[in-house]
Order: sequence, then C-alpha cells, then structure tokens
Amino acid sequence: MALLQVEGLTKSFGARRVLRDVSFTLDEGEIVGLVGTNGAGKSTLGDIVAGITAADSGLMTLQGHPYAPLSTEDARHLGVGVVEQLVHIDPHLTVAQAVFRGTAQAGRPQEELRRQAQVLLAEVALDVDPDTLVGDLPHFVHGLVETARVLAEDTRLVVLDEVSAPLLPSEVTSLHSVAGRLSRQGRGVLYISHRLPEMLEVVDRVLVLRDGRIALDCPSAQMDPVRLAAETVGEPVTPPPPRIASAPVPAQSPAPDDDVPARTTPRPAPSDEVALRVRNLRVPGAVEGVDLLLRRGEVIGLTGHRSSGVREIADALSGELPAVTDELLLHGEQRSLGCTDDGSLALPAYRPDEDAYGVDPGETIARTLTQEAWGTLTDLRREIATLRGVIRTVHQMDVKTMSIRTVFGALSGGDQHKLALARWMSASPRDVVVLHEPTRGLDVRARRQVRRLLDEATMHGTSVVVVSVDPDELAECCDRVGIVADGRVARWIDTGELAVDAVRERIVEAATAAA
Ligand SMILES: Nc1ncnc2c1ncn2[C@@H]1O[C@H](COP(=O)(O)OP(=O)(O)OP(=O)(O)O)[C@@H](O)[C@H]1O
Repeated sequence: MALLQVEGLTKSFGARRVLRDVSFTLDEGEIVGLVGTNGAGKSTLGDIVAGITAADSGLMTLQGHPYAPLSTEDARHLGVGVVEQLVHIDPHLTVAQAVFRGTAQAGRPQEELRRQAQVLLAEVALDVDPDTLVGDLPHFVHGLVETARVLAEDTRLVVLDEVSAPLLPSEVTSLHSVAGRLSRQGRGVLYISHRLPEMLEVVDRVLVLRDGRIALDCPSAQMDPVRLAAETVGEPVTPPPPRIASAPVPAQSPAPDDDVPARTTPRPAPSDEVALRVRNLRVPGAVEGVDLLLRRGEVIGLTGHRSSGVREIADALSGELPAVTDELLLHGEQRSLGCTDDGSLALPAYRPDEDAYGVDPGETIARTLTQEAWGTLTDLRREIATLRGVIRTVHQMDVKTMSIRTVFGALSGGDQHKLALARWMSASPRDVVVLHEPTRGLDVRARRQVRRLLDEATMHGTSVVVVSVDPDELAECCDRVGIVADGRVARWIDTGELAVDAVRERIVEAATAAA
C-alpha cells in the first residue's frame, strides 16, 4: 500500500519555479532515493513532505488520508520525521537532550534520557557520551544525532536529506543499516543524496528530479551510478574520464582560459619542483610520524578513520594544532609549523563545515563574490569587469538563480558551497592550500566544475592537500591518496592512469584494511 502519495506538487520562490508538477508514491517499507542537480528542488520537496514549507498547489496523502502538515511538529505528530540538510541544534543541549527534544519523552529525568539515548546512538553507530554538549561535537555528527532523534519518534516516514554527505564509507554503512531496519519495520524512507554509488546500495527505487518534475522513477536494481549521474543532469551516458597524466606544469603558467575543460581531459602532471616537504610530523596523542612530499601543481588526498589522525595532520598543517617536525621545507625554504611565531607556516584551509562559510547569508551573490572590492570601486570599467567576473563565476558554477542580486542564504546548499569555494579559491594565495571535502554535497556536474577550479589553480602552480571522507571525491580530484591509520600514512595510492571506479575501490579496500 502507498504510504505516501504525492500528486501534482508545485512550488515557486518568487519568480523561480522550483517544483512544477511532482507526482510519486512511496510504499510502506520502501527506501526511495531522490536525486537531482544542485538547486533541482530535492530539499524543497523533502521540506514539503516534512512540513517545513508548504506547496503552492498539489495534494499529498499519508496511508490513504489527506496529508497537509502545517509545521514540522504537525508532520511529526502525523508520523513524518526529517533530518534536514543543514542541521541546527542548540549547542548548549546535551546529546541526550538533543535526541529527545520535541518528543514525548523530553520531560523525563536526565538519567533515563541518558540511558535511552545510549541505545539510539548505538543504533546509528555514534560513539559519543550522551552527556556531551552538542557544541563540543564535530559538525559531521549532528546529522547522526538527528537520525537518532528520528528513531526516538514513532515515525512512519523519514526524510533523510544528505545525511550521508559528511560520513566515511563505514559510517554510511551504519546509516544504511538504520534505513534497512526502518524499512523492515514497515516504515518508509525518502533518501536524498549526491553520493550515487553508495545510495544505490541501499534504495529500492530511485527518483530523478529534473526541471521541476520527476524525470525518472526506476527500481535501483535496473540502475548504475554512471547512468544515474547522466540522468541527473540530463546528459548522454559517458563513462568516468580516464586519469592520464600529460605535460608538466610550465614554469610560466598560461593565462586562465574560460574553456579549460574539467577532468574529462588530462590535468597537467605536477612539476618536479617540490612545493612542500614535511619529515616526521608529530602531533602529541594523534600523529606518530608522517612524511609528506607535495610537488608544485600536485593534488594529494588524505583520508582515514576518525581516530586515524588524518584531521590532526591537516590541522597541524594549517597551524590549528601544535605539532613538531624534523624538517619542513616550503619551496626549499626552512619553516616551522604553527601560527604564532613570525615566519611559521599555516596553510590556508577551506572547510565546508564552517558556519555559513564565513559568508553573510543576507548578502547578495554579487557582493559575496566581490568581497571588499565592491565598496572601493571608483572606475566604471573596473566595475563592469568585476560584475562580468561575478556573472561568469555564477554561470561557470551553474548556480541556479534568477539574479546575482539573490541573497546567498536563499541558494540551495550545493550552490552555496560552490560559490563559497570559488570565492575562497580566488581570495587565497595560490601556493599550497588545504581543502576539506571540496565537492561535498555537489552534483556530478558541479563536481566537474570544482575539478576545473582545481585544474586552473594547479596549472598556476598551486598545490593542494584534499582531506576527505568520500572515496569518489578523492578518486576524482587527487593524483595520490594517502590512507592514514594510527597516526601514520599506512599506504599511498597512486591514482595515475586508473579509472575513477578503480581508484575508488582501492581507496575503500585500503581504508578498510587499515582501520
Ligand atoms: N527560502 C527560499 N527562498 C528563495 N529561494 C529558495 C528558498 N529555498 C530554496 N530556494 C531555491 O529553490 C531552489 C531549490 O533549492 P533546494 O534547496 O530545494 O535544491 P536542492 O535540490 O536540495 O539542492 P542541493 O543539492 O544543492 O541541496 C534553489 O534555486 C534555491 O535557491
């Protein structure tokens, strides 16, 4: 029997028509994947189902009864729970309080909540003390706390909006176990994700949202990640690009070229010039002795389990954690780590977790991208050139908006991330940088655009350390990937001429073996 039936939903934001005529069903015990490009309207659709926002027109029924929730509380009362893409939990709550907030159990004694929370946290494989303050948790676990909260409620249908985006493959497996359990209990799951290969492992059926409509409704058994990626963007199926090295970075980098294709053509191989050499990096209690060698124009990846030391390596490089080395050379010059001493090295780091990316959500796209330049422009020609640059970036990054005067906060999650990254890359010195999960939450086309940003930067001699939990991202972006375990790099995987799929498999295998 259909648990949820959706008929002819429409939704616009101002002049932007996001959902035009959306119809689908979700059966009891079914896990249905929802995919689409950034800004396609997935969260909007999930939000309508979960009572966060209302449709302009259309009908929904839940177990055969008319369903038109007025709020999330209303939806929850009717049996629909949601884990939102951008989770906001009061940082002053304990994890136990966060898990039970807004539920019938919320008023129970803390000791009781604590015990019950422990059971639910174990179900989502989250190893944290329920007395921990939410504000002390790393951001990636907030989605799992919210998932535990949904389990605490008597929900019949759960919307999971990109909960898997910041998770390691092993954590995604635990999330999938939760989804599987919900399904066996006869509950339904609407699973929104851009991590297509992993998503296809858990869903029964997949819906593709394109141009405001359900363009495809297909059993997952008849779908593969390459075809699904093509369906998502409405392009013909092409296999993942090969990874072939070509000519070295020229000493004098060429001028930027608007038409530099992304990773569909080879990126120039890094030069022999060493940009960064680190010997025996140590961070007390976390990193036991790591050597790194990063060439000019090279992109290396680092990944590993949460307690592997991978974050600490990155944080030491960006001067956020005290660390020591036997030797640290930046372009052959002796340096020391840290951000306090004169001349010490603190690599600029980009993090999608940072609150609103350091961007004012009420600021327009134009202002966000031009930053301080805007207020100081006095020359009309420069102003025109600056605006052209903004429009070009919005166009290149395929941001779904009607105007560069749209406020940043009204963009979809993925579009915000794309623009924030483009802004960060253009403002950062083009030397050695650390990027944390640069393609998190991005659709297949946007991932290509980020690779293009990386290609342009590396062509200009920038060297990049990518820190990521996502094997696809590492396979797509990096020349080499280091698997970190027990505070050391257990293994380097040279991505060389291997296909993206093959690299992905090697990363997952090596990470599993090293864990
Ligand atoms: N409150 C709002 N005000 C104005 N526009 C909005 C609002 N919420 C969403 N939009 C617009 O609706 C469109 C769809 O956004 P939505 O977040 O649903 O996309 P999405 O498919 O979830 O994208 P992503 O994969 O990037 O998360 C976007 O163009 C976005 O700018």
